[in-house]
Amino acid sequence: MTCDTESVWKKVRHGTASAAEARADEKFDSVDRSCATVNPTMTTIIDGNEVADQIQSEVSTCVDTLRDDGVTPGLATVLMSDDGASETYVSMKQRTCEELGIESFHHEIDPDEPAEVLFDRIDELNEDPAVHGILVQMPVPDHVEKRAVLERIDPVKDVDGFHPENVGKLVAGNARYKPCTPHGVQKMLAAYDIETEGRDAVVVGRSDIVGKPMANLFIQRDDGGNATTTVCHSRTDDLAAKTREADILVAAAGVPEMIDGEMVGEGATVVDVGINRVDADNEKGYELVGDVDFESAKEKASAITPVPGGVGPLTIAMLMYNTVKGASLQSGVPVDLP
Ligand SMILES: Nc1nc(=O)c2c([nH]1)NC[C@@H]1CN(c3ccc(C(=O)N[C@@H](CCC(=O)O)C(=O)O)cc3)C=[N+]21
Repeated sequence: MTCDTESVWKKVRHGTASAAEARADEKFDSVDRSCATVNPTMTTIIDGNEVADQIQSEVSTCVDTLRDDGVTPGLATVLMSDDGASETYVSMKQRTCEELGIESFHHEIDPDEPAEVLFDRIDELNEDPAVHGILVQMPVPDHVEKRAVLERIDPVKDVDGFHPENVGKLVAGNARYKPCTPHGVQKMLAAYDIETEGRDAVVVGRSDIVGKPMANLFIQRDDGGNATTTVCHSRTDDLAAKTREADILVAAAGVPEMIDGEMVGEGATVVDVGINRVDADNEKGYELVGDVDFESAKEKASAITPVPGGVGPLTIAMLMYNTVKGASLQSGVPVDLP
């Protein structure tokens, strides 16, 4: 077996190999000189729980700072759904609040109630000085207009960052609240020293809550940004040709295991935002799978996030971060958020 690291670098210098290929190769080279073949065991499995714990401990310090000044950060969650997954996620958010000393106020509204009931509740929470952040768990019932819900929340308390004022500020490069999931992805890449600047980022999915803000963060002139960014979606021709070019591939289409190893370039970082419950023969009756076929993608990737234990925990950590930021903005007590 011969080692072809030198030849890959030559190709990079001549513009015929991507930087990701070279980086992957360099990594193999640093461990094993006989690196002609890809060693799948070299893939870094990104630990979302560990990154989330780190962020939460920093957020917790900020909570202490606020409390020393007489301010207890408060997050209101509103659930208007009977969906089991939504209930699980809301209770996880409440539990994390408790761990960090953030007060949580939970509100449930019967999904058969008219939209006005939800709007009235949002109005009350907008007025409540103990509430610094308001999260209305999505999805809301069909008879409730999602857009109207997002616009009803006071933008200063909109810790999801979904209100058009906050979307505008984000796009303008002056974010108030970065949306939790894409912000979490940035934190995760930073924690693993995965550079975005100058690299090709490909986002699959154009949702308002993940795809669009993720792409916006990737193109900002900022840490975690400066990436050359492509947004793909259900109408994209030859999706695999696009995804294979990615140095950083973010799968956020909401389609179980749609991104397989064939669609991943050698040495890419693969970030799986999908959280899909699929039927399974276990006591829960379901299992969680991402938008990425983990086993085949892992063979190609230099780093990959699992589901569960990947992006999900970061979403919650960044919600706590935004709630503390909200408490600071609304009280005028400064905090030192990471
Ligand atoms: N207004 C609003 N804001 C949201 O942020 C929001 C929302 N609506 N609606 C639903 C989605 C979904 N979401 C998740 C957050 C954490 C995990 C998470 O931590 N998952 C764990 C596993 C959880 C399990 O075991 O079921 C993991 O991936 O390791 C999952 C999903 C936030 N969402």
